[in-house]
Amino acid sequence: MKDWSSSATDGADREIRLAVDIRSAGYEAGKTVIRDVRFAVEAGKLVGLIGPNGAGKSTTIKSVLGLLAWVDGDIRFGGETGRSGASAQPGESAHSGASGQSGGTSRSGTGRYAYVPEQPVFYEYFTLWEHLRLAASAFGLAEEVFAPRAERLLERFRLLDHRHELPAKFSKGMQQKMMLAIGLMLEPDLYIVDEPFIGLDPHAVRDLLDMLEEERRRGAGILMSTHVLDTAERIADSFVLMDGGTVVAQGGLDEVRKQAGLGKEAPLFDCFLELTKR
Ligand SMILES: Nc1ncnc2c1ncn2[C@@H]1O[C@H](COP(=O)(O)OP(=O)(O)OP(=O)(O)O)[C@@H](O)[C@H]1O
Repeated sequence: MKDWSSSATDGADREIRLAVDIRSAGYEAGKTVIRDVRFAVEAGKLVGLIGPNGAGKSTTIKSVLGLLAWVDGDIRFGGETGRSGASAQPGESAHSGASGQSGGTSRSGTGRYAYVPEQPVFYEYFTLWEHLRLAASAFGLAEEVFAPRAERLLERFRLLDHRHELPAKFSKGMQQKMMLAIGLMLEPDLYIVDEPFIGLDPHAVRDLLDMLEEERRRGAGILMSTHVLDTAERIADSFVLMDGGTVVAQGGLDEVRKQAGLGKEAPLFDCFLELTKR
């Protein structure tokens, strides 16, 4: 596997929060859905995972999370906090370490990650606060750490007054903000975030972008799958553009422009269209 520690493009020697080297993966034995997907997420950097519907983004994320039965590849989580695996999604927490997946997968490393799924998932009879407390306890956060962090996040997401209510009665956007608050509360080494912008109002988008920026400054790496290309263009340090189950372009915006054969002013949107032409 490539030595990811030397992959910083600006000359800085950054720590790697996630190194992905998937040779092939799929939902059934012998049926490859994605192949040759290789990228790294460095500390403090945001990587945008983009591509048309059906390109293989979710399949890549599932491979990283250890949720796919057939993966041939290596996934490495890097970080300093010494324990890995967590999910903002109840009942689906992933763990690292050598896995029993078929096809020669290895998942290793000591970094902690939080996965924020696109679709809010919650327990019907738990309040918002109980969800936060449950995630904090699964992650080993002490009450004195968890409570002020959770309050601060709920305040920023304008959910504090709803903390003792059931998320089942929330709007879709409020449920989504709950999932984001859970992930952010954990302060992991790496965030894996699936399409966070759809459904959030402009205030919530602004709040989320500010909070992600703070997390990057703290040193967290972020892998974000999204179709909102204008936002991705503004916030991502680099892109992995997938189509037809594999990577068709990757790197910073200038590199993606070059790979698309477009000029240095071309928006990501145009690069996307050019590189994923049917
Ligand atoms: N549970 C599944 N079982 C079998 N095949 C699946 C399953 N989920 C997705 N696929 C197939 O895997 C391929 C890649 O789908 P994937 O969900 O990874 O795309 P995506 O890039 O996340 O798309 P979108 O932007 O629409 O979310 C598609 O051909 C899809 O039909």
